[in-house]
Amino acid sequence: MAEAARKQRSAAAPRPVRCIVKLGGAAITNKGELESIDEESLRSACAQLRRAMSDGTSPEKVMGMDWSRRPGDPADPVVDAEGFAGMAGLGLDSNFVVVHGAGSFGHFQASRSGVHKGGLHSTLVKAGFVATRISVTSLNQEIVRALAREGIPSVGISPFACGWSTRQRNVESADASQIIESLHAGFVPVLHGDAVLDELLDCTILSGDVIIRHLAQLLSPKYVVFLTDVHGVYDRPPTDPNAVLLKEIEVDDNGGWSIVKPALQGNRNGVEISVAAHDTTGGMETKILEAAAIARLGVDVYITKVDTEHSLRALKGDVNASSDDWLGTVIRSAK
Ligand SMILES: Nc1ncnc2c1ncn2[C@@H]1O[C@H](COP(=O)(O)OP(=O)(O)OP(=O)(O)O)[C@@H](O)[C@H]1O
Ligand SMILES: C=C(C)CCOP(=O)(O)O
Repeated sequence: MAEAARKQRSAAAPRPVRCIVKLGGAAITNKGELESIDEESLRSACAQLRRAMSDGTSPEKVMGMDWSRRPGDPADPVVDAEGFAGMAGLGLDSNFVVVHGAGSFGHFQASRSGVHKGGLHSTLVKAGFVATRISVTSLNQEIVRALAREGIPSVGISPFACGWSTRQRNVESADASQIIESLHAGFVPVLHGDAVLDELLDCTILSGDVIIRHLAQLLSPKYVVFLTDVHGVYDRPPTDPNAVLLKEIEVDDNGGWSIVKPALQGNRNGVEISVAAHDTTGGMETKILEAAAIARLGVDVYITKVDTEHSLRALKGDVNASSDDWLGTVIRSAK
């Protein structure tokens, strides 16, 4: 592509993004088992994404786009090249951005070496940085392949490799031109939480939740979905049998928030949170803070459980927080 045309396209406002979705590490990996993918949840999330993207003209047959041989496959993959050639289009409104977390990939390497706290002069931190990136980029590859098997034209994009960096853990520089170019070209960018360089700390871990807030500011999606391993935000850790699911949270202009549904005894607004010891990015606490910042932009946020009817509704943007059969948390602006 000619350089001038490329620059012009980067500068032009992209087609409005429909949805930015986080495939939470807790949702698509087995968090207690090192580098283990929850294949069933990942397959379901990809199939639901395809259904949410379908524009009603999708062909019955999914044109798989993962043409690599998998370990243990007896033969080369069969590629239906003629089937592709005869297709008018994919039948998908693929104007989505996918960001995934690390789950049982990355967090272990990062917490073991302290990458999130910085200090690249230490050999352990340097080694941990490399190990963390190997781990999260290999997960990224598997997620891109799972989406490709569903016929979703996905491309992996690594924040570190695109030069994203932080200052005291806040995003400092984040070149989104590759993401915007990819969307223009009809691809679904698939980013991930990553180890990055930090101006003050040398290095740190950039959470997928923080990436999503940054992208929401830049791309103004219609809605944002966080898929995780619990139904949404509870008033206390969901392992507590008395935990209550908070179905609707309103955020005001100053970032203050109030629980709209259900009405809690004593008008309580606090949420108790527990975070796993090896989690380097703050777990549910970070998610709630980032979700509130996104809601302040006027973008509705849905947090719900992967592989449920509720996750499909969220991905389609078809959520009614006041309906009793919705299980999830809606975080929205009070305005
Ligand atoms: N008050 C709370 N409400 C909801 N979940 C909570 C709460 N406190 C703790 N949690 C825990 O938060 C976890 C989900 O947050 P987590 O950050 O692990 O999700 P994720 O985004 O799917 O994973 P990752 O950060 O690896 O990408 C759940 O497993 C849940 O047990
Ligand atoms: C490299 C790591 C550990 C990325 C963490 O991203 P998150 O799971 O979205 O918080």
